[in-house]
Amino acid sequence: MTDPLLKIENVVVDFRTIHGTVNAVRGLSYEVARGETLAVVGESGSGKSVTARAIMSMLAENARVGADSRIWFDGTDLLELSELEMQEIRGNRISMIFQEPLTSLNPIHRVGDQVAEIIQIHRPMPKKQAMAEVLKLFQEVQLPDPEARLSQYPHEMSGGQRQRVMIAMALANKPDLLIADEPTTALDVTVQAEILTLLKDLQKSHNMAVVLIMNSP
Ligand SMILES: Nc1ncnc2c1ncn2[C@@H]1O[C@H](COP(=O)(O)OP(=O)(O)OP(=O)(O)O)[C@@H](O)[C@H]1O
Repeated sequence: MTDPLLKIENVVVDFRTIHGTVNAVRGLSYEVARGETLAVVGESGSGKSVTARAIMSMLAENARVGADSRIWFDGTDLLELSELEMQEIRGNRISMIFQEPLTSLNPIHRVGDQVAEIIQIHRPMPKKQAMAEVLKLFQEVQLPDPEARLSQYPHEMSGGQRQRVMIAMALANKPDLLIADEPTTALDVTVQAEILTLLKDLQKSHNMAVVLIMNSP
């Protein structure tokens, strides 16, 4: 058996609030191998998103991760890394997409520029070259009329199209792991099915591991 790409062990996350301590995650463990999908299904409030944010080291200031918790990614415990070291991994080797793409996209910048910027942060290159990569990504995520989309703003697109832009952004640096946190919750049912099919196809073509977080009905 090959080693898992991601293995979380005994993840505990508490939040300190003015009303006391909130025990959001209590000893969660799971693992996912390269190229595999793991579906994490649970009720609203059960700690699915908090766990994903713990993996990405994107927890709120008032969060505390348990001293015995471990988040192994490709053999490294991410909880041991500095913020600078995490920046090398976040958006590069591990990407995340969220349920509401509108809140993740900057409303005042063209979507093409936003995806190009993500590429350039991790792989410095001229803007023109980055935009050519963005166009390829927009084609890959099957955005209709991809060339014209480059210069559009988020509000000029439908919810499903915006989620495709977020997926393009997440794929931009060819991550080993994609965490999709309820990626279809904010979308119409038919669009939900299209996005899930797209994620499945991309997972195969990129040989990515995917953690798919879904709410249980
Ligand atoms: N910054 C915070 N301060 C205090 N409590 C928080 C904070 N962030 C999250 N929580 C709490 O942690 C718990 C788990 O939240 P989380 O968002 O992970 O649930 P979830 O399973 O992803 O739910 P949903 O499916 O509704 O997104 C909730 O009770 C939430 O209120």
